[in-house]
Amino acid sequence: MMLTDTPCWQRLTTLAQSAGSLRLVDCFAVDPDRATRYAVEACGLYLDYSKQRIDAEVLDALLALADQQQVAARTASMFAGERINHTERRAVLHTALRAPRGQPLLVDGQDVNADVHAVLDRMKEFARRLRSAEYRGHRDEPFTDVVNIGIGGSDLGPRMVNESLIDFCEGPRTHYVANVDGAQLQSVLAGLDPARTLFIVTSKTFTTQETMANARAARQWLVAALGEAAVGQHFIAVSTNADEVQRFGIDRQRMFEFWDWVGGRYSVWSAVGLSLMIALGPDRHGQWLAGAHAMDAHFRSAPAASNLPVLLALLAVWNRNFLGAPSQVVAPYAQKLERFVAWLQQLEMESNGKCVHRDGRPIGVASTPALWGDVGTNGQHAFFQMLHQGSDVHPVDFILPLKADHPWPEQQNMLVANCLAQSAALMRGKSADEVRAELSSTLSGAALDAALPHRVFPGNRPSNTLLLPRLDPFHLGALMALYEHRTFVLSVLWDVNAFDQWGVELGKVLAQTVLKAMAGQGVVLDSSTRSLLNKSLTI
Ligand SMILES: O=P(O)(O)OC[C@H]1O[C@](O)(CO)[C@@H](O)[C@@H]1O
Repeated sequence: MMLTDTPCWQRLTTLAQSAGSLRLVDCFAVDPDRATRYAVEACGLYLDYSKQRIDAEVLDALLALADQQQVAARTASMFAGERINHTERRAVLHTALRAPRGQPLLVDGQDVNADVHAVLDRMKEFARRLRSAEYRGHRDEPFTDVVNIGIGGSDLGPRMVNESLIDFCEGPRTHYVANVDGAQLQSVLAGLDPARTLFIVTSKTFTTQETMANARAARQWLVAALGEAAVGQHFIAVSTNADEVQRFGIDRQRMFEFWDWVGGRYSVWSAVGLSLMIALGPDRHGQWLAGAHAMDAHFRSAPAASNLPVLLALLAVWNRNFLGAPSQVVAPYAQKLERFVAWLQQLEMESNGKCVHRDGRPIGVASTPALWGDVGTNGQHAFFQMLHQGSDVHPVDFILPLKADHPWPEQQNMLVANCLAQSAALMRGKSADEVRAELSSTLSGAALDAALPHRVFPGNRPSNTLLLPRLDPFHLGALMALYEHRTFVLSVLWDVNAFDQWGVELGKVLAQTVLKAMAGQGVVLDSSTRSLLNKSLTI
């Protein structure tokens, strides 16, 4: 049966027809408890979803959709280590990476929990030795700088967490190089002393073109300064592919492993987070894992109606599939969360940017929308104009840590006020009557009529607001796990496989073809690509 023909989808389609007339301001006027009725708290995170265009009937129908699509059963399958990534025949167990020691979980007869903690123990010991300068460089100097070389999930997660928790970091400085544009490696290396620099080459496959090219260039830079013998102490690998690591010239003993049941975009919790462990230290790294684990426990056990990830996913489907939202905006009101949206883009769009069901049939409804955004208040002075008065309605997730870690309470008050004001403005809008009353002292007649439409805000634009007590390791861990599970629930509601990414392969193959063409090998290219290549070769 097509998803659109299922009883719950049909019911929601009917409800959406009347949702057009639902005005949020009226909902608040008739229901003084709406703000608390549509709010839920878990792991210290408070979600207010009262500014979504829903009523009790819509919420019931959405919860019925979660039932129909078997969200609870599919969640249990994921946590149990079933091979739910069926196109790659893999289990999906990033949740096991943050489970406390002593909770055995067998996959193919192997206790995943024991494996995870064995690697965590090695990471802790290595971080301790590096931070205490017991582990030193080739010239017996302590390491002052750590460079993580990786891309996609091998970069976005650790970099984002590192920047978000910079106030909690101490010890060696950490740097991240992802782009194959050599300008990035160049600018990172420019400030570094080879004798005090450790490289962590992070790649699940250890075959990713960009990462390997950057790793080779970094190796040359190091060898030029310290000689070939220095590579052993100055290069560490994080990977699932021990053979390729060895082929690159990094001894297996200097490799931190993870497993094929960890997807790249979910891998920050594994040894991929080694740079974080070094920056944060094992204790704070442990608090961050604990925050994620707390959210895992909430997600597994809370009823759908009070389950944060389930609610976020249901609201996203309502906005996308029934109210026609073309995109999802995320606006963290915290400068340190500047990279949160980039991390979330890979998580959501690489996971759910699919157009076929798990069984290969076309899904026949819109799947994940473009997800974008920027930190507040910066976004207010850039793209918020469109959110308020543009022709499309883009739902917004506002994320606001309440306690500041800087000494300027006035600025924090302004940040909070702006965040709350934006969601209120999107909801309320500004009517023609209000604009008329405002302008009538300065304008009248035709001039007033001409000015009026430009100043009206349609309002009724939906948003969620997520409050965190503070941007600290525990709450960041919980926030990230919340969005990971939101992504998973969305995949269950749309019945797509969130854990493969075949859509990235074709471009990788064609890049190799173009490289061959650049090297003068006879390969067939379409005429546009050929002529662009010819142009680029003349520079
Ligand atoms: O860790 P690897 O194997 O270098 O892959 C990096 C990234 O490339 C992708 O496979 C997409 O190209 C991502 O899923 C992954 O996070």
